[in-house]
Amino acid sequence: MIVTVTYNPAVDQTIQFDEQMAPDRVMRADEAQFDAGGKGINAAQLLTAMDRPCVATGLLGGFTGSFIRETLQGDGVETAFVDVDGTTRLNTTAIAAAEEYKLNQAGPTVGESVVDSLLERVRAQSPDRVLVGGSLPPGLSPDAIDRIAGGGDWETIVDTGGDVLRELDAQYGLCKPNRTELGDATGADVSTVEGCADAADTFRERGFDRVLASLGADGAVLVGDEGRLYAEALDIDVVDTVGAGDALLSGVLSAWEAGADDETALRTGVAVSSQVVKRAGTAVPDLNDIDSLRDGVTVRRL
Ligand SMILES: Nc1ncnc2c1ncn2[C@@H]1O[C@H](COP(=O)(O)OP(=O)(O)OP(=O)(O)O)[C@@H](O)[C@H]1O
Ligand SMILES: O=P(O)(O)OC[C@@]1(O)O[C@H](CO)[C@@H](O)[C@@H]1O
Repeated sequence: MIVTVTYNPAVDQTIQFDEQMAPDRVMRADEAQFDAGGKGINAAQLLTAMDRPCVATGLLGGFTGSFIRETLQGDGVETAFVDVDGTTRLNTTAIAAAEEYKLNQAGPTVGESVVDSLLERVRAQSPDRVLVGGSLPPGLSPDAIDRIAGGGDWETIVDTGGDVLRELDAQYGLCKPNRTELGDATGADVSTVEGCADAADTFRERGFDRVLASLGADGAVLVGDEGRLYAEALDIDVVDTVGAGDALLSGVLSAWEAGADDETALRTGVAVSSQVVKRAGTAVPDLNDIDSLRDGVTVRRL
């Protein structure tokens, strides 16, 4: 089973406008929605919807924290969160005339003792895999993720970016950078798919058994002991891409949990992510067609 750790959850507010953003005037939204978010939480929702045993953990506080807890419980997601004093952040995606603006808060400041409390929650579940997803709130350093990775005999998967990804120091089963994060972390030229696979290969030497690089509309690359695989994205009408990376990763993990090889896992990831980008926000989309979508994903070896 999988435990997800979200150190910095968020209520995702998605607002849609049918005109371009403009300064110095009131913009009135046509549609608005709130979802329980944060990368590990999104993954837990998707894994639960795909019938994979999963428990969502992380840090929650304030009215936004209560919203997330209630939403997950309503969706049948098992939870084991640690309460914090501050208020969980509210992140906003504004979709205006086909442009996407992502506005993420820093999150509440927390003390390092939360890592011990979280490790306790994780150990209590005896998971096979632990996914640590998203940014760190103020007060925590990359050591908070390394400590989860070194805290038990589970395989740790990490989905974080920026300096945090560069500074991780433990042994990981997988990391999932997007193209920008992969380029920033390696300094490599990631303008081509081959360049991304080369960068993923070098990144593996830093302690990651596999690297899953998400390339937006260009698809995804998975590099590991089974080889260098590239999957094209499906041709779909995109509404917003928030949570696309979490969906790709959830599809891959879901397939691995069912015993699939890397190629099938990559196909599944692309299929799940294509369903998520077709709709606004980060709520779980319709996953009934995943098997047929997966069969339509083109994969080649690089
Ligand atoms: N425009 C698109 N068309 C088709 N598929 C897409 C598109 N954008 C994203 N995807 C799918 O979603 C996957 C993940 O996308 P992306 O690389 O944008 O993730 P990300 O940057 O990690 O996203 P986030 O951080 O918001 O979760 C891609 O590998 C692809 O399968
Ligand atoms: O600020 P972070 O932690 O990097 O990303 C947080 C976030 O943007 O990622 C998810 C989509 O992947 C959203 O649910 C959430 O708001």
